[in-house]
Amino acid sequence: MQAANTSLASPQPVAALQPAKPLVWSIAASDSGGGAGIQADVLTLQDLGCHACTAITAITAQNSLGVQALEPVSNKLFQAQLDALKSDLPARAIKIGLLPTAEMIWQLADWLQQYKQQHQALVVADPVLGSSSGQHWHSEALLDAWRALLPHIDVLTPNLPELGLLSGRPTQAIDEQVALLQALGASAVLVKGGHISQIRDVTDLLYQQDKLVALACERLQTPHQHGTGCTLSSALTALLAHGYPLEDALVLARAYLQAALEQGYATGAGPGSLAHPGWPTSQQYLPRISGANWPKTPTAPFAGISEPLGVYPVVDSIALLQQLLPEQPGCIQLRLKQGSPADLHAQIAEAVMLCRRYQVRLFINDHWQLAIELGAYGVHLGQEDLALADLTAIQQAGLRLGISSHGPFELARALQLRPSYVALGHVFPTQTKQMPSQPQGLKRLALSVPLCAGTPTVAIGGIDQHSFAQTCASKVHGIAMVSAITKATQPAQRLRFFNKLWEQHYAYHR
Ligand SMILES: Cc1ncc(COP(=O)(O)OP(=O)(O)O)c(N)n1
Ligand SMILES: Cc1nc(C(=O)O)sc1CCOP(=O)(O)O
Repeated sequence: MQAANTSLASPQPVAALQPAKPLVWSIAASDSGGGAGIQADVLTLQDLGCHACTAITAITAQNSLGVQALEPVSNKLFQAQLDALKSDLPARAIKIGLLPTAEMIWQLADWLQQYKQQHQALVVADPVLGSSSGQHWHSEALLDAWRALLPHIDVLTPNLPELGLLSGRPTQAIDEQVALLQALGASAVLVKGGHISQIRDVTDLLYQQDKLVALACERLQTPHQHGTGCTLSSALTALLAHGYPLEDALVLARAYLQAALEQGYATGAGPGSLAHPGWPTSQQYLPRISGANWPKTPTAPFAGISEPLGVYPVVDSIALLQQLLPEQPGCIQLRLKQGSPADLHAQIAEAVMLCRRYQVRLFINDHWQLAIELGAYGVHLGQEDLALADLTAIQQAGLRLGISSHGPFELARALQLRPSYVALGHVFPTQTKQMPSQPQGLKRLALSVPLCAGTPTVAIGGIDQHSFAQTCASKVHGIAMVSAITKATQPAQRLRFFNKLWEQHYAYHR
């Protein structure tokens, strides 16, 4: 007999399709009040462009005033949810929240161990051991089970009380408690600072192996904070699922949380819920970052740049500078990677003299002392160069400062220093330099530009005649190029071509 409906008889092989959005699972409990748990996770994951799948661990009866009841789902139903997702909707990243029983945590540890052998998925776990309204649901058995889960977790996000419970040493220093969890197999640990209420800022501490960075945001005086931990951890999971490296994902997640808190709203008679404010686009929400080897911000901003930087050739010789200056680039950079002190002095002195003659703004890469001494227009420094430079001397000499960045974390750090411009790189793969990071692509470039509002931006890395127009469309203030100009058979002619393109596109995209 013939099948009546052929599409039903032979379904498409779904696994062969690439999902349009990253699939992210939330393994957490339902909050009937809609402010935390699975409900906060789904709203956050969707707000940040992911498809949210869920495995519900427990159902709570709660409202804005507190939790009235909590009942775990059966281990069988929990398993069935995980297996259903695994067979058809594999996760790019997984967020774990409230796990109500020790037995369920052991079950999840076994399940995750197998899952991670077959699939690449990052796991973020927010160890919910109590509610903001005062209830707690932890026992020694449950804490032991959480400790056994640690090796399967890529990022653990405890607040201070949760860290104390998990470490079992709440009176020890935070570093020591984190070390205890790392000895049990935890990888990255984000210790959230929200519970230290007497301090003006909320400072979160990210521990990765031997590296510690602190991210501080202003403490917002809002009662509407129900679901803060769930929102931060699910935002972090969403951004990891989009492929951002951990520090970048955290900076964006923290900015998301800050906006979510600022726009929080009342629901019932108790603390209200967080908003879901969309992709972070505003500099005001970015955290202030500190850590080893990071310079202090000079007391005043660096000198500003009024005219757009435009087409920005980066050259390594006076000969190229001489060829290009008659074409009047928006600015130019001399990037000398070798030479004796006398040689560098002579070349930079000549570059300053030539650029003055042609009235082109000259940036000097790395050699900031010579740039000050010889009166260049500005200096360009990479992030690792900043700790070695005297930023106050550059600022007080009136030189402009451009800083490299390669993602939201470096961008937030660079913006803290109030530079004259930030470089956003590398947009495309480049042959000119070995890059430790991945190319950002046009989409991330376009998402970074609004975060810099008020600070000019320069795109760099792999930009050529094929990608120039699309790069302009991201509304950057300048486009830096090395090989597309310097390796052209006629560099001056190629620059003339880019200058014309810039004029067309810059006028169009403003
Ligand atoms: C405009 C612009 N952007 C980025 C860089 C790279 O500078 P840096 O990170 O210091 O790396 P090196 O140039 O030293 O390899 C740049 N030079 N110009
Ligand atoms: C020097 C440099 N810095 C980069 C950064 O991303 O910081 S990319 C880069 C090389 C740019 O060369 P090209 O235009 O030939 O790709």
